[in-house]
Amino acid sequence: MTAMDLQLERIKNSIKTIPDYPKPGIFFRDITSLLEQPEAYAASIRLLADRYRDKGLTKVVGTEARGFLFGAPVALALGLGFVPVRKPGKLPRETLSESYELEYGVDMLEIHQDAIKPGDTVLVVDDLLATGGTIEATVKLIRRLGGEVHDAAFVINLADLGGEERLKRMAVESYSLVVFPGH
Ligand SMILES: O=P(O)(O)OC[C@H]1O[C@H](OP(=O)(O)OP(=O)(O)O)[C@H](O)[C@@H]1O
Ligand SMILES: Nc1ncnc2[nH]cnc12
Repeated sequence: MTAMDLQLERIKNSIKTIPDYPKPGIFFRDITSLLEQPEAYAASIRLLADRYRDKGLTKVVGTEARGFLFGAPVALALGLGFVPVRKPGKLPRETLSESYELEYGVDMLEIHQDAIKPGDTVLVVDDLLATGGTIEATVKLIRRLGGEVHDAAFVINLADLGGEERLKRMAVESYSLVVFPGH
């Protein structure tokens, strides 16, 4: 086993699974247990930042709320600005909005219009990829502002919920540290 495999195993083992939350049939992959273990949390940030160092990126975008917990530290580790994509009504300047579907609901996301400039090369970070709806809406917001999405990076990919394929259809490469079955 390589040092990286060991770190990935530590990350995977730190994530608790809660059956039937928030609805029957959902296996909730809880990253709060990862956050409580500083070695696992630090390893997740280090592995994501190392992968995207020296790639010509200019911004990191993270989605509310759990995407902030990984996107902002990755941005700092890379020496880049962090741009939050938020739920409606939270951002004070001019915003753009996109609606999207969740594994268990519908919601809307917003970004500050002046946060991404044409020519920006952006890494999108979120804790988890499920159906890909959140990241599709985020990618649309970045592209509407003239930014190029280099990659979308996740701590967790819930395989077989279609997220990876959805991103591929949008011509976005994705990368995840750990994979769990969708259900
Ligand atoms: O790939 P998808 O099917 O879109 O699902 C994944 C998204 O769902 C969760 O966020 P949620 O909207 O529950 O909000 P939170 O981060 O505020 O808990 C998670 O943090 C991802 O952002
Ligand atoms: N199964 C799941 N576990 C944790 N967060 C999620 N977001 C969407 N689906 C999820």
